[in-house]
Amino acid sequence: MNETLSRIVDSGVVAVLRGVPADQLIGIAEALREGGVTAVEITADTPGVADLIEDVSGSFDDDEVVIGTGTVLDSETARTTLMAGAEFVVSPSLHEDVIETCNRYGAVSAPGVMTPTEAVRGYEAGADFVKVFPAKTVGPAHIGAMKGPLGQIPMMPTGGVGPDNAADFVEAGAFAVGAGGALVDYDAAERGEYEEITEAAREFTRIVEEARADG
Ligand SMILES: O=C(O)C(=O)C[C@H](O)[C@H](O)COP(=O)(O)O
Repeated sequence: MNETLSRIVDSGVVAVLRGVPADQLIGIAEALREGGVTAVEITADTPGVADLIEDVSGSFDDDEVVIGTGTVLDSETARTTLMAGAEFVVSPSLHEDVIETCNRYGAVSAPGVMTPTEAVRGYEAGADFVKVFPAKTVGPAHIGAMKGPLGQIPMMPTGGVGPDNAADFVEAGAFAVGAGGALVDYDAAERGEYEEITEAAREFTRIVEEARADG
């Protein structure tokens, strides 16, 4: 398995940082790592995303945290952020040019999909896994039903995933989950209470690990 993908598997949870303030980024990434979340995605709509990725990549050893770009809608954004140090690229939608660009530079790519047809199309185009988005509206049963005929395609539900439903998604066949709002409390970071983020990360990874052991 590709090393970046195996590190995402190890983390079990990909933290989605949307609009993270530059002065909180390293503290949040460190707090997440402390709690066992070692895969972090900074969304491309975050101001200065390439600089943030460069900053966070330079602040950790290669094996400590794996950094990706989220909400990538075009190959230009994929390339720019890969050059800044991103190791994986996630989209809310399916863009074959983004997958092609990632493969050109040896990076992991994950298109957003909702249907079996989109999942197969993304995988055939060379994606490493698919992000089932938005996950909450379809729920864990949708992942289970898709994994029936498409067991070979690794699926990561994202969008509305929290401690209340993460175990159900993993038991339905998800290899990892993505989470933003339910995992990263920017207000806590603003108050300097980074241990709250570590606690949330610890709880999330515990839930995923237990669900894997049960599944
Ligand atoms: O556009 C993307 O690449 C995304 O990742 C979409 C959402 O920001 C995530 O799905 C996080 O959603 P919440 O966990 O519900 O906060």
